[in-house]
Amino acid sequence: MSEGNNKNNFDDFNEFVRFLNSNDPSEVIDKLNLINKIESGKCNNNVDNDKKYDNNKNNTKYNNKSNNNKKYITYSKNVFIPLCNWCRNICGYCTFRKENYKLMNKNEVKEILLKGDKYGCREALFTFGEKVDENENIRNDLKKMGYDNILEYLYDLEDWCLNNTQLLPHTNCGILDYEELKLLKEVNASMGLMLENSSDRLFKTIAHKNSPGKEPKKRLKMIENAGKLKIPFTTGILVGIGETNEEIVKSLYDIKELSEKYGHIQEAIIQNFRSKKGIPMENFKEPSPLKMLKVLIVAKLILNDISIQVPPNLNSETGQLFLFAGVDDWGGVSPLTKDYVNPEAPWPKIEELRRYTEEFGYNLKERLPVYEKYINKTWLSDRVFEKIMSYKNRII
Ligand SMILES: O=c1nc2n(C[C@H](O)[C@H](O)[C@H](O)CO)c3cc(O)ccc3cc-2c(=O)[nH]1
Ligand SMILES: C[C@H]1O[C@@H](n2cnc3c(N)ncnc32)[C@H](O)[C@@H]1O
Ligand code: MET
Ligand code: SF4
Repeated sequence: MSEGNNKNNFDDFNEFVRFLNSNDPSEVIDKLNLINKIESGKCNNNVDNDKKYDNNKNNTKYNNKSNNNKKYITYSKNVFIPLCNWCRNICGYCTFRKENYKLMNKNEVKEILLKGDKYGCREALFTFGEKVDENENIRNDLKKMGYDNILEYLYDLEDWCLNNTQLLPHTNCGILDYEELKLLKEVNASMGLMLENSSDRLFKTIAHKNSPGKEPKKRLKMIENAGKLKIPFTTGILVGIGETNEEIVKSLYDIKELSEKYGHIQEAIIQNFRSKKGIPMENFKEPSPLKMLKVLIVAKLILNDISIQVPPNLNSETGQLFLFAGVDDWGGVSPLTKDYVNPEAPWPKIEELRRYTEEFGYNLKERLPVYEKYINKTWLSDRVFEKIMSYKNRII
């Protein structure tokens, strides 16, 4: 690809597919060089960008931009609240979903939040099954607690979280409609939904054929609605679930298009499929390190200003090398709770992550679930904005 951006998207699209299909290592080196050039350019030019978004110049603790020329890799210190592990979908790769479900009660949730507060966590990650209240038993459980549906319950918990702790909610619970997103924006700093992949062909295969909520047009619609509502948003793709290279590139372009239209995509997670015993896809091969590196390179070049997140627990051997491809965020890392989606993959200790990052030559920096450039009243509800402004230790 040429640097001058004088090619149209169609040529770039084909070039990226060809790159992913090729097995010429010199092409990887060429693209890494290109990323390195672009990144060093950004380091010197980022002053104007910083000013553009900086509405509170003293509050620099959670700013993920560099103030010397050394690059920061960010992470968010969080707790994971798996509110309910039933789900209307049955994805071929998932072990989170259980037919014999568990719905967490208020005290269980509050206990984790309070503990997280003591540990200095700043993110409460509410990740759970999609439309769990389609299950009649769960609806009855909710009724007994005084709620008509799961989102009423979720809102109450997130409201409590904001009133009683220093944590900021981030919800990732599958498909929500416009009104539901609008309601949750009041009590969330950011929200998320993995696109997974935008291929209709893939939707009909083992990964998603029993998951109505993984229909690409529904996912794209929700991400678009979040954009209309100005909700800082996290999305991403799952790599290694039977998709073609063309479908990977197409999915990244779909994310780019929505990002360019609404400006709300703060980060894209490039998540590698992890095989587990007993799942329908147990015989699928996990993506190789080289495949991940190449997808990350392509993601970086397509998505340029969007942060690229790689979960360090799913890439404990290789994550450090992925920094070469322009990965700039480790995502949520918890000192307290496990990753309930990938419970066999422990979180690194923050000090380990720091050493890992510094050995590469970069600095590790904590961020909030919402990225610095969205911390203003255009993107946040008044109460979430005020909460962030009240953090005493934002000032260093
Ligand atoms: O611990 C996890 N955190 C996951 N997170 C949390 C994520 O790392 C952070 O919450 C965000 O970076 C916001 O700070 C997700 C968030 C989303 O919005 C969408 C998907 C994921 C996926 C995971 C996941 O599999 N495991
Ligand atoms: C929360 C996110 O976790 C991802 N997810 C679900 N199951 C797996 C797995 N086996 N390996 C990797 N990622 C997975 C999906 O992308 C989901 O959206
Ligand atoms: C627990 S998986 C993450 C949230 C939601 N069930 C989804 O897959 O989109
Ligand atoms: S990945 Fe999410 S949507 Fe799919 S079955 Fe698991 S919980 Fe449900």
